[in-house]
Amino acid sequence: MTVPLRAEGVELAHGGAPICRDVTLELARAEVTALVGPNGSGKSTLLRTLARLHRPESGRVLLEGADIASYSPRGLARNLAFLTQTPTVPSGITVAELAAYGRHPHRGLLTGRSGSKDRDAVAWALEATGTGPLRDRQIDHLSGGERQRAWIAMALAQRAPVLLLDEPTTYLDIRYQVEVLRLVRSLADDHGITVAVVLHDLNQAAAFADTMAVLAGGRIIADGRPADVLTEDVVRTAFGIDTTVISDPDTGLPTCLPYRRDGEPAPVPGAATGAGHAADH
Ligand SMILES: Nc1ncnc2c1ncn2[C@@H]1O[C@H](COP(=O)(O)OP(=O)(O)OP(=O)(O)O)[C@@H](O)[C@H]1O
Repeated sequence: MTVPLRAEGVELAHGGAPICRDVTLELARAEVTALVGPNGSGKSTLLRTLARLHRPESGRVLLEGADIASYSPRGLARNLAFLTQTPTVPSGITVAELAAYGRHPHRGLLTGRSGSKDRDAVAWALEATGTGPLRDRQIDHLSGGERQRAWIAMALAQRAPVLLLDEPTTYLDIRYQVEVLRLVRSLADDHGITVAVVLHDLNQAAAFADTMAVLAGGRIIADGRPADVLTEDVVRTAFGIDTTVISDPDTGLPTCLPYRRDGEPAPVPGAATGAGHAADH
């Protein structure tokens, strides 16, 4: 079966300065792939490369098996939607109007008019993102979480089977982060969309993604199911800190415990902490 999106031996640079090399990454169909890694490791550049917004030095990106360079702009937009990290908020436009922007690649070349397919796609995008009740609200009057969902509605209205999201949870409080991540999960589970998402929170990535890819030191150092990827070794190699990674007893998902004031890894909850411990009871 063809992989929806695949970077193959990609080498990335900005202005001649190398960022990463020999990156091979596959997005599995109707799954969520989280791209994580330290600041400046190249996550956004890689995501932009997958969206054909950055040209690799070498290697190639295949969209449904065809070189992404061979797609027309409209053909690309019908197959792949990309939401940048901090989209600029156009002043005065409503949620429904923003979502309708996502229909541009589908409009008639000559008339540019919207038809019933466009209206259906916008209605579906509002429904899928839970932004229907907000449809007539102005974007710049929304909360961060509502606004992020409205942007995702715009990307969804494009009706592209592949969606790339660059840090969609940035600046959101924990409730809205969870709201957006649940939405991302449902896009894959309920709508069959293939999603790649850049995230900073390793535990959120492990909880919501099917696959985690860790970009660090100019290459992908780990790529696979969260339980295999989110390990103390990988976190140490990628971020240079010692942590404790435990397995959630209910879900089996890994959780990284990074915080301790003295710099020591956090103790495993419930585990004996030393010889003197038992004598305390
Ligand atoms: N337009 C640009 N011109 C020159 N250098 C750039 C440009 N964009 C990014 N870089 C550099 O490329 C490297 C990778 O940047 P990128 O934004 O891809 O990393 P990132 O992993 O997404 O970072 P962060 O987690 O901080 O968002 C960084 O060193 C950055 O300074």
